[in-house]
Amino acid sequence: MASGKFITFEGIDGAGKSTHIGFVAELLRQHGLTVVATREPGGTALGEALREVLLHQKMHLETEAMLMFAARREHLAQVIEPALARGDWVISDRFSDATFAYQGGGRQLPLAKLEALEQWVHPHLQPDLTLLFDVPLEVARTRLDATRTLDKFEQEKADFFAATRAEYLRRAAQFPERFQIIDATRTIAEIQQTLAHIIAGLCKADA
Ligand SMILES: Nc1ncnc2c1ncn2[C@@H]1O[C@H](COP(=O)(O)OP(=O)(O)OP(=O)(O)O)[C@@H](O)[C@H]1O
Ligand SMILES: Cc1cn([C@H]2C[C@H](O)[C@@H](COP(=O)(O)O)O2)c(=O)[nH]c1=O
Repeated sequence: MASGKFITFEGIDGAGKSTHIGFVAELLRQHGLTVVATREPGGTALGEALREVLLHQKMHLETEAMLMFAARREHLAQVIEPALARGDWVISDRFSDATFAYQGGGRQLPLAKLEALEQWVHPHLQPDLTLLFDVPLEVARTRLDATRTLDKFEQEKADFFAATRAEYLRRAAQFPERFQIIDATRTIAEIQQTLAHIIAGLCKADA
């Protein structure tokens, strides 16, 4: 049986990535694929408990980075790896690129420490496709302010998000074989057209 593919959605808070998870899941199902849609931090009972803590409690930066990877270890063991082994496709709202962007870029934790954790937690697995929803900070901020009570990360200042976005873009340049940058300033319909094109290409390459 062919093993499934692993697609991740990334971007600064408010870029609009979560809006498109259901759309991409449905596109994949239309191609006859079984899809597991999940998120980080989260995706398991333990991961969701860690998410509550991570999104609402202050903590040492290294504690934050290690808890992100601890939640990820459980997520991989319980959800992602079994699904891929069954031949299902996994789409995750964030994965390790978020730790590099937020804890590495935004909070300036040395990237070598994150690379060590990544080597420990998933030495042999990387996403097949990472969709990076990219928008200027002001656009993301306006979208967030319009809709919700802000969590610990969403309350960070512009400098934090500028550094987070810059690290995402740096990683996209470093790993061009798996990153696709989506101009997320466009309308939802325009973005969905682009996503449909990318997913059709991926399914065709897999056939
Ligand atoms: N292309 C778009 N144009 C206008 N508004 C959008 C667009 N995409 C998403 N939105 C709106 O912006 C808000 C944030 O979107 P969404 O929750 O998808 O962002 P996100 O990147 O997943 O944020 P977070 O990571 O903080 O959850 C929502 O109210 C959503 O309806
Ligand atoms: C996986 C991961 C996430 N974060 C941050 C990024 C967001 O602010 C929240 C998750 O909330 P979302 O609305 O579901 O996007 O957590 C992080 O800092 N580091 C990570 O590794």
